[in-house]
Amino acid sequence: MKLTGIELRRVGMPLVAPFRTSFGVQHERDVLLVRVVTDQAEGWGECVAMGDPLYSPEYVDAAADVLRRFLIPALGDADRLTADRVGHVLHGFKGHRMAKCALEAAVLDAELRAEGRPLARELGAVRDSVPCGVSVGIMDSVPELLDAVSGYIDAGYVRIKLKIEPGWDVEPVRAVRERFGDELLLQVDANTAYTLADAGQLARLDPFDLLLIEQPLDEEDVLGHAQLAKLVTTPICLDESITSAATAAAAISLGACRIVNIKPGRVGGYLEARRIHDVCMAHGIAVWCGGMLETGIGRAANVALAALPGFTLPGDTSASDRYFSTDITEPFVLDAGYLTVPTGPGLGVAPLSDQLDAVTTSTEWISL
Ligand SMILES: O=C(O)CCC(=O)N[C@@H](C(=O)O)c1ccccc1
Repeated sequence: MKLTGIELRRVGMPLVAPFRTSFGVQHERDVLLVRVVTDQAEGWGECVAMGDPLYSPEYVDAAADVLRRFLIPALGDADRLTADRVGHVLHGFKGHRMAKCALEAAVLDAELRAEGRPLARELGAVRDSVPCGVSVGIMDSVPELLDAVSGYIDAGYVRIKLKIEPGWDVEPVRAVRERFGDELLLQVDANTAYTLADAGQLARLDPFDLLLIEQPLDEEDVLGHAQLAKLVTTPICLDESITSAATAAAAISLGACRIVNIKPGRVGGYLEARRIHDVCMAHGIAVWCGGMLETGIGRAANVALAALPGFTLPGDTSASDRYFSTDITEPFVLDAGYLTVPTGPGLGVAPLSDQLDAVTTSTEWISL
């Protein structure tokens, strides 16, 4: 397969409602899409970097820059490029995992489309559909939260994730438990908002039988999570801390987590995501697929990944309408709490040109 050129396309996708986390409020997604054109097919990848470096050091303008100046030229210089070599070719460039993921995913999509192979099969999927959880932001009041959770349960979501932060943790969790009962699969996500000094407050969540507490401490505080794990009974899940199979193995060995949220963009691509899945399975650590408010392009790839055997917990693989009134692909629609794994070649979906053009804010063609 010979690369002939790559398109960097920015799209502006308004959210159906503001999405508040411990690090800020999202009103829209400024998404960078990568389209790889080869002599045999073309492929798409989605960069999940946010507009600001608040979730991770990456942000979308930096991703576009590093792709344009470093990552894409490096691919252009490579001989006989295949998707499984992209990570190796880009390894010399430090960080920028979300940018690398988008590029590798687009090459992988093109390669699989040319060969007529679905991404799910390439990754080792064992399921035809995946159970879907939903992430619920921080709200202005508990009644507003309960209304939102009620709507998602009515929509069929099989698991509820509540964003928490100091001052919005025990009360909303208690209210959701009391309203919706003990059977509801419920977890929380702090996005690094606490410190080890908050262990007593976090331990007050233990009576609510949560599936997990996600990333309570700073992403670099792996030892702190290992100490916290001795002070609370709710399983610790890591997100921001896990950037590779190596860091996953280290965190597990240190006892810093019992569950891992796998996000391909955070770890540099779907092939590294599969390696993390394999490491976690070997250690008996459950994994689930996180989300970054992806369009149908990233969503399709995440649903394929979530179908691997070690993904034993519902992920943040929500329907398209959780975030967008109109997606740029055929929408992902929940069916009894599940999303169907795409079966077409590559991603199995592609942008719908009218929808894509309607939200495109810029395009840039880079010849190779
Ligand atoms: O369903 C989704 O796609 C979003 C799931 C979610 O809560 N993502 C969180 C997270 O920290 O995992 C996030 C939101 C916005 C930006 C970065 C991360």
